[in-house]
Amino acid sequence: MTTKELVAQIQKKKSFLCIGLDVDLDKIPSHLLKEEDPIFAFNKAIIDATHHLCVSYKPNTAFYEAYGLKGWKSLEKTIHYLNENYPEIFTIADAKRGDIGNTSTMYAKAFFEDLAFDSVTVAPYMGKDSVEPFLTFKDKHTIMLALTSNEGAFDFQTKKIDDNELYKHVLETSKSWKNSENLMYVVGATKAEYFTEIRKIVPNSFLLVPGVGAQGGNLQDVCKYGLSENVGLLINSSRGIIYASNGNDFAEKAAKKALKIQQQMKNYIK
Ligand SMILES: O=C(O)c1cc(=O)[nH]c(=O)n1[C@@H]1O[C@H](COP(=O)(O)O)[C@@H](O)[C@H]1O
Repeated sequence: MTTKELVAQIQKKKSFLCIGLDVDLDKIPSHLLKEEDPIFAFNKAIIDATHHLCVSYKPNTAFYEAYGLKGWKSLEKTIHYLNENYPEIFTIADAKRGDIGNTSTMYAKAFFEDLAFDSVTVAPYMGKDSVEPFLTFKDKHTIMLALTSNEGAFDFQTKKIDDNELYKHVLETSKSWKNSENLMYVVGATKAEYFTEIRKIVPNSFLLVPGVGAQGGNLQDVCKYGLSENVGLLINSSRGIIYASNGNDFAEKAAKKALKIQQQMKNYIK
């Protein structure tokens, strides 16, 4: 998917919500456990109930890998279901990959070609040659960690090197990489006070912003400092939406939560 198509979808739906499909069998309604593929059954119901309120879904691969081959099958079924039924949706494989060049190419093939996701999350720690292989894929997007939502972000990311914080070096340096127009960045919603500085370095890039809901991040603050000319934000919530209820009404309750967020978002879209 092109960035232009993503922006058009945001304008049409008046939403920049990304719903995280982080499925935990201990948290889903017990009646689904009788299904042949409980994870897919859960995802399908959530997607069918919420697709008109969001522009993106982000399965975090850890929640699938934890169930072995069966979990990977559920991930495959989920992405195929999205691509076949809701092709306008921007799909994110939250896998946080990145390795030496030839290995990164294989990761990119796994998520962009085999599974046909629109984007994948990567870690920047191994530098340019670990990320550039992802950037060579046309109309695919690489979402690189910049300033993460967790407490550990202060261990390295905000530490200064040559007078500038490490996350600023990550943003600045990555702009010179080949095909850098295919980069987006992760910035945690819990770090709203940093958005002004981040926008000085990447004024128009899309930012994936997790941490609203369960981690306590605030939508208003993120929008106040993080919006760009093209909206430029994908705000993610996982547990705060998908586990709104663990009864028969789980999908309906998830849609209610998503609607509440979309109603706030629409005020920020011109
Ligand atoms: O890359 C991510 O999506 C990510 C980066 C980050 O800094 N913080 C963060 O929470 N995430 C992911 O975003 C999701 C947040 O989930 P909730 O806290 O349940 O909304 C999880 O899948 C996390 O792995």
